[in-house]
Parts: sequence; structure tokens; C-alpha cells
Amino acid sequence: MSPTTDRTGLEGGVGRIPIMDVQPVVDGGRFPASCVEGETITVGANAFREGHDAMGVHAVLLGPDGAEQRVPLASVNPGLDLWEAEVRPDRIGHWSFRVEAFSAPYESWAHTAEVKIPAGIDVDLVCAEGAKVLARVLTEVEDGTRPRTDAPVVQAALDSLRAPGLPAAARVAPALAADLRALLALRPLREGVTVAGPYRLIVHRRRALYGSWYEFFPRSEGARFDPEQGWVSGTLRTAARSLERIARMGFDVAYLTPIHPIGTTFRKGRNNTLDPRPGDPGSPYAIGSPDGGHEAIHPDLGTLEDFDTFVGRARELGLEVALDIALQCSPDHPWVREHPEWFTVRADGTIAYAENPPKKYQDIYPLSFESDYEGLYAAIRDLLEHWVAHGVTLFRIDNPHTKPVRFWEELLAEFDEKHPEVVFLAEAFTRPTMMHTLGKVGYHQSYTYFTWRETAADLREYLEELVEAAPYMRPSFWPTTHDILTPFMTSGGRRAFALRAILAATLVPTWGIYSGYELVEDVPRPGAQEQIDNEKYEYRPRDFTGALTDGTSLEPLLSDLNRIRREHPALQTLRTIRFHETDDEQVLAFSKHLDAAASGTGALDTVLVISLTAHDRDAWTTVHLDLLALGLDPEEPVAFEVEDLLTGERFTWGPDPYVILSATDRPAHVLRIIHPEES
Ligand SMILES: O=P(O)(O)O[C@H]1O[C@H](CO)[C@@H](O[C@H]2O[C@H](CO)[C@@H](O)[C@H](O)[C@H]2O)[C@H](O)[C@H]1O
Repeated sequence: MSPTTDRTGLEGGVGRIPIMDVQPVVDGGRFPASCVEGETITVGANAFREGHDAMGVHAVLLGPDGAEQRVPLASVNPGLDLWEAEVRPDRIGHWSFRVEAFSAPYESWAHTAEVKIPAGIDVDLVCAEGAKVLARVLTEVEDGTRPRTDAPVVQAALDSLRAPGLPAAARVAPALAADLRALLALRPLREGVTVAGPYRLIVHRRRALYGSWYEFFPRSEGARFDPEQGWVSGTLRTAARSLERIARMGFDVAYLTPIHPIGTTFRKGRNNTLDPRPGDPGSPYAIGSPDGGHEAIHPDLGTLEDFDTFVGRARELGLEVALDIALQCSPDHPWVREHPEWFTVRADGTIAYAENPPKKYQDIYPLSFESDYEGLYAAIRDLLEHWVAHGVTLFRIDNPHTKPVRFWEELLAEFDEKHPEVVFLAEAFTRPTMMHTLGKVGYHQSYTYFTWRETAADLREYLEELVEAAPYMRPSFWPTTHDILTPFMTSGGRRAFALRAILAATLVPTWGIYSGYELVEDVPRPGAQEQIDNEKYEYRPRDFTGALTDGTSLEPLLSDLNRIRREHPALQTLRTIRFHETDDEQVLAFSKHLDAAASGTGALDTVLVISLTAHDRDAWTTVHLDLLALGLDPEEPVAFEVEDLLTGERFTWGPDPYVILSATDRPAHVLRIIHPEES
């Protein structure tokens, strides 16, 4: 990042026109800001000058192809100094932008003329000053910095200013006319141009921001109990059959927990016990056996060819495949024998098992980056390359916060360079600084604390925090995972599962569920906040069809949510979220609004969600809508139509609708605002 510069100021000083607090800039420019292609982001700065002369501010975006886009910023709080513009970088790659602030002599003159000419003050002097300004505009035409087409309008205005015989108002009229103003608004005459930047901006593909993920253990899909042989594992081929159902529910990403060979040394048994029974398949996160490590496929699941077939089928159905990468090894992993230097050997010759306090992972060794960073880096890069070559386009990275951040910075930069389409999701449930820094160094997405944010106030506060972090961290909301089943979920049954799905799917653009959510699997292992008979340690075939038939499945709701998300680009955004007040502290109201240009559909798109946050009570309450945030005109007598996208009902509402929510039947309204021009 270069300091603010101009021709007259001190190097690194504020420059002729101070430009402060440029956004989006991450840590003063140490890390690039990011967004996705087509996403509307706000470029802003506080820019000001001494005195009262007019000034202007531009943002200049430089695309990956070297093309420049100049966008004027508007003063958004007149009298104060904030200038903003919405920009929409339209292709992936490395962009940059700079902010230019300048004195605007034409605007200063126009203001003087508008005050003095009607009052008959200094008419000749004002006209002479105006003529000087317009003469400079013509000079720019002559030296080629302004198009020739500007000349006739400017010349005519100049001639008029120099015609003393005319009445004063007529004399200045062409110089204040709309056509000349428009031309000079587009290309202002600028003085004292001061530049801040350039600042880096990385544009990722859309899936980095928006997508619906479905997580499952492939070995459970098609697993069966055979009275003779015991449990028979599902395979990639049987799992591929589940893809149709996942696609039918509208998910975009099929996320597979690790698919590699599983060690037998210190294998875990059912319910996280340390004494497995014969036939227990072990945790798929205990990676590596004599059958291979992170590049191999568990023989029970099939072959690499089966994996390719699986990916091919997913693609046919419009799904991308995400793979779980857990950088750790079972004691049986080939790396343990081949690369003892990649593990920390203690004084007694043993290797300590991995931990993520307070959790203990007795069946795995952590990797150590201390003695052969280069070698380990190359091995990890190669294994990721291997899966990219086999069609994986997203990686869910297990516990990235237990590896050096510098390692991720280097690795993610390399992938960004070679495979900008590949998206990395950080599974770092840890301290905020670590989570934020992982985003800053290149992670595209992050798991979040959503799972533990339950009240309306907490959710609102958390979303506000996430929006602030949006230039470098994109949240992914999961109501449960294979490791997390909170008391809220275990105490609320179907009501809790429905409610949290609605919130996760509408609050942020990326959400995901862990298989079995449809069936409301809500029984915890005593003393733990995760499921009993957890699939991590055993096979878990499920009867999804039966649940659909008997009407207990949440599949219809999940399908509706994903459909609504697809049909409403507003729900594919994070930064647009606005909150509305409600008279019930357990009711959360928020909306997302896109104008016609930003929605990509040519029409406004506004979605308003009014949701319970508690699962054990109903609510009758008034909501106080911020009409501007909904794209409605607060000055007009307001009655507008809304359509509930979950039920199809229509209501005519005013600014303070009274709503009735029921934890059992209607935990939330997910509404489309029908704008007057549509009805
Ligand atoms: O540490 P987290 O809670 O973020 O969970 C993730 O990482 C764990 C370690 O990979 C993983 O834990 C599972 O696998 C371990 C290794 O086989 C095993 O010891 C644990 O009992 C088991 O829960 C967890 O699944 C993953 O999401």
C-alpha cells in the first residue's frame, strides 16, 4: 500500500485533500479485502478539505485484466465527511482500488453563481470567473484528457458568459444547465488531486459466499447389518445414490467426512470409548493404515475410480463435492514410519496424541511443522492437489487453528494462484482472533458461533459483528454438526430443529446441515454436547424415505428453504442485512434488500424474516419496520403486500404489523415484499 500522495504534500502526509478511513481495507492494507464476483460492496472514505469550496471523491478500480473503472463517491452524511459508492467487481481475481479526492472548481463556481447572480452581486466578476473555469475544461479537450464531444456544450456556455449584453440570469444559464452539469459530474474538472491507495481486493467465485451444504459419512449410506458378517460398510457407489435426494432438497455441496483408510492402533469404539469391539469401524478422522494415508481411499468405500464416478454423478446433479481434510495421523499412517520428523517425539520416545482441549483424540498424532516445514508443506500441498485433480472443489479443513497460521497463509496463496476456484472452509471453533486471522490469510469461509447464539439480542449482535468482518471472513451457519448438539437442540425436538434451520438458512448466505437433521436426531450422549451413538464411531444408516412417508421428516422444510434461497438473491448476501425492532425480545426481525441492478434479475428483491428465537413459546407481537431498509418509501401512505414464501399466504401490511408466531406451526414468517411497481 502506498501512502496518500499528491504533488504538493509531504510524502506519507495527509496530502492536499485528506482521505481517511478508507474501506474496505483490512488491517491498514496488510491483508487484501475480499468479496465474490458480482457482489455489491461499499467503497468509502472520510474525505474533507479546509474551507467551503466544493470537492469530489472517486474510487478507481483496477481489474485483473488491467482495465480501470472510475466510480464517483457520494457524500452520504452531508455536513460531515463520509463518501461512499457501491461497486460490483464482476470477475474473479486480484483487483485493487484507490480513492482520489479533489477540489472541484466548477462546482465551487456554480454554487457562487447560484447565490450571487439572482442577488445581482458581482455579476461581471462571477461571469469572468466562470469563463476561466470553462476555458480550463476546453484546454482538457485540446490536450486529449477529455473527449471532443464535450467541447460544443462547454464552448456555448463559455460564449454566453462572455456576452455582456445578455441579462445576468440568461448569461449564466447555459453554464448552470443540466447538460453541462452532467458532463462535468461525469468528468469533473479536478484540482489538488490526492490519492489514497492502491488497496488490494481479491474477488472469489460466488460459491465462496453462497451455498447450501449437506454433510454426510459415506460409509453410512447403504451400510447394512448382516447377521452372518456383522456390519457391512456403505461404499462410494451406494453413497452416490444419496446424492439424488440431497440435490432434490436443493443443496449445492455434498460434503464428505474423511474417506481415507482408518488406523487400528488406539482405535476408538462406540460412543468415544477407548476399547473398540471387533467390527467397530473407528473414527474416519483417525487417518492412515497400511492401506495408505491422505491420498488413499478406505478399501471399504471403494476405489479412486469409484470416487471419480461419485464426483461425476454429483456434477450431473448440480452438486459440488467438498472433502474433509484432517491433517493428523493415526499411528498406522505411512507418514509415521516414513517421516518421523513430522511428529514431535517426547523425551521418552513416544508421540503425544492430539488434543483440542478439553477434547482428547487418543487415536491420532498431531503433525509438527517445526523440523521439516518444507517437506510437510509439499506433502500437504500434493495431497490437496491430488483431490483437486479428482474433482474436489471445496475443502472443509479440520481444526486449522492447530496448525501454524503462516502455513495457511503460504498454502492458500499458492492455491489462490493455481486453483482460484477451490474454496477452503475453516473448521476453527476457537478464539475470535485466530478465526479472523485465518480469514485474513485466505480462508474463504469459516464455521461460526451461530450454534451457541440463541437469543434475538445475541443473534443480532453476532450478525452485526460478522457484517463488520465481511471484508475478510465469510460465515457458515450450522445448527448442528457431527460434533455439536447443543442443549437448545436436545430440549426442543422438531420445533428447535425447524427454527434453527430457518434462521441459519436466512441469516447468512452459506449454511449447512449434518445428515440426520431431517430426522431430528436430538439425543445427546450423557455428559456430552454431541449425539449418542455418534456416527463418528459406528455406521448409521437412516430411513429417510420412511420419515418422509410418515410425515416426520424435515425434508420438505429444508427443500423450501433452499428453494427460497435460490429464488431470492437477497438471501445470498450478508452485507445487506438490516434489523427491525420488535416488541418481543424473543422475536428477531431482519431483512435483506437488493436493488434491481444488484439482484441480477432486473427486479428489486427484498426478503423479510420475522422469527421466534425460543422453541418453547409462541409470540404475538408488533414489529416496527424500517421501511427504507425494505426499499419502501416512508413518505408515502404505506400499505404494502407481503407474501410468505413458506406458506404462500399474502398479507397487506403497514409499517408496524402485528404478527402471531407459533413454535409448533409457524416459527417464522419468511416474506417477500411485493413492491408497488410489481403489484
Ligand atoms: O476438534 P473439533 O471438535 O473441532 O472436531 C473435529 O476434529 C476432531 C479431530 O479430528 C474430530 O474428532 C473425531 O476424530 C478424532 C480422531 O479420530 C477422535 O479422537 C474424536 O473422538 C472424534 O470426535 C471431529 O470429528 C472433527 O469434527
